[in-house]
Amino acid sequence: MHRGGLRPVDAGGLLVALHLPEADADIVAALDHLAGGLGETGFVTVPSGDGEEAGQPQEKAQQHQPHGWPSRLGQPVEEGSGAHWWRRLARSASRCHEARARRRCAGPHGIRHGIPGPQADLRAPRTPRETLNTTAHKPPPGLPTRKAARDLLDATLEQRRPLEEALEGLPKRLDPRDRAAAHRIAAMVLRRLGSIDEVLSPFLRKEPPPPARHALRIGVAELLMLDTPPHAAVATAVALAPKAFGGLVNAVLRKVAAEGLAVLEGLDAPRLDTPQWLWSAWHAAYGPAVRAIAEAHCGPAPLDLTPAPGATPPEGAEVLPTGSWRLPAGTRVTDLPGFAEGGFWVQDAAAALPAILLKPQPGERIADLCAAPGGKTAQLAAAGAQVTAVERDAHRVARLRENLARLHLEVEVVQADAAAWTPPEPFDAILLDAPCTATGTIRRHPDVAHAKRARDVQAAAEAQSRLLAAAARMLKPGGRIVFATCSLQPEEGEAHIARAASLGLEHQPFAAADLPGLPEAITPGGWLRTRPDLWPERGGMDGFFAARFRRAA
Ligand SMILES: C[S@@+](CC[C@H](N)C(=O)[O-])C[C@H]1O[C@@H](n2cnc3c(N)ncnc32)[C@H](O)[C@@H]1O
Repeated sequence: MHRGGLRPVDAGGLLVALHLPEADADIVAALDHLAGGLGETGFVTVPSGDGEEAGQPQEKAQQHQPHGWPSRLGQPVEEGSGAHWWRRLARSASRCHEARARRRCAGPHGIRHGIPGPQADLRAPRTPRETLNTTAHKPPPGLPTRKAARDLLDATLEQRRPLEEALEGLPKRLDPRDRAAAHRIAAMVLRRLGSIDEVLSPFLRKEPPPPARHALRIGVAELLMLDTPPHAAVATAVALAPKAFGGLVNAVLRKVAAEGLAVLEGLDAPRLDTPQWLWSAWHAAYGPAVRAIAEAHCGPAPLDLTPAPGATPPEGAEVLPTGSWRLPAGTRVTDLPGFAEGGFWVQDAAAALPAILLKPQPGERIADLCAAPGGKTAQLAAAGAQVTAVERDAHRVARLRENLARLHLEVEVVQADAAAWTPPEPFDAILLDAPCTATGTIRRHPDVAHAKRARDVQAAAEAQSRLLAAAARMLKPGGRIVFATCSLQPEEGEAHIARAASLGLEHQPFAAADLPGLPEAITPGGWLRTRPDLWPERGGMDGFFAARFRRAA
């Protein structure tokens, strides 16, 4: 019997099996942790007195040994052939276990089979000495990217902050490529969260704390969805996890690497990746099309641009029938020729439609209420209208001004609450792109699916009603309003049509001819309704609602 109550079954070469006299899960967890820190040291733990596993270490170890590792189980422990370091392992495990017990640290998380740690590249190990030399804890390459991705998940899922805001909060020193890669990883986790957690669930007996859960999620996304080489995905996830959970993450992800794809392929991904309340609401509103909507959220959205008048599309851009330019997902807008000169701006193809439907005329006085970052303001100004852009948020006002400056557009910008602001004189027309739950933008902002709750819809609808009432007061008699939201929830769209009459607004239905590039988006009732499953062969579009009203004379 050795210190820590651990008895070696085999310590020859590099594969170590420890036969525990009792099924002490804390020791198992401590060993898992230790193996994470030991780099290329692999081990298998087999508790005795634990049902079928007792007395069958060799069979169990073979079942769980990392691919390509020779099994040395059953051979006698030989001094000088690696025995010294299993003793070290046992002593450290024991110390670790005692310290954990004293501190009452997070307990075990059920995984009993350790595999190579953060420095492992999954090659067969070399000599024992060489193995020990790899314990210098050199962080694996790519760790800053994964740390940033984990911070993004923490911000969005734990603190419920918008992903865009969390991206802005990443350290300024982070390389732009690392930032983009972190964004891509976090967005994939958010997009496929339900599926990822389902893949993980058979391998977890207890809920790990959020930092370990996020490391696992990142690992699964990289292994199964982002084509990261398995050794890099596992090593970085292990290094990312809190130390006490390195072994757990290591073991689980090795399982996922071996079996996860088959599990993933058997899942109903659209259903799992859509929060239940959204699925039910969309099913009530759109019937069986809910599945196509959810499927459209599974992948990243293309980059859509709205051109300045007379601009030429960049190479590789598809010119959409509504006039937007479309480039593949992942295209960096700042790399495109013409960006700095103001030849175009980023705007989803659907987001460009409300301003088109307002039909701005040169010289008309038009208010753009709730204006930042300014996509619709730019459309109105580029059409020659005299635009007043109203935005409440100071930070977003700054962004609006920056964008307008790059596009060389003259606009009056007012920082104010549009629900309370009174213009010096009434407007000819108003575009009200009201704040909403943004459930139409989930393919671009996958955090929205997790940040919003059913109760947010009603609150957003009430705020929209107040803004619509205020907008009606800002109009000349006979003036027109286009009211829009980027929500798929009917409470934030269609429901406003019935209420508008009480505000002195007449609904003026659109005709299909008002939108020759996308007539199918004009409903029989005469309002605009786009959904992510529209234009599937082209890459879809955001979900938008828009309706036109006229102020009674
Ligand atoms: C959907 S975004 C607008 C997008 C913008 N129209 C565009 O096309 O780029 C909503 C904007 O409304 C602003 N906002 C929210 N409530 C507001 C209010 N009461 N008055 C003015 N702006 C408001 C938000 O800060 C946000 O910038």
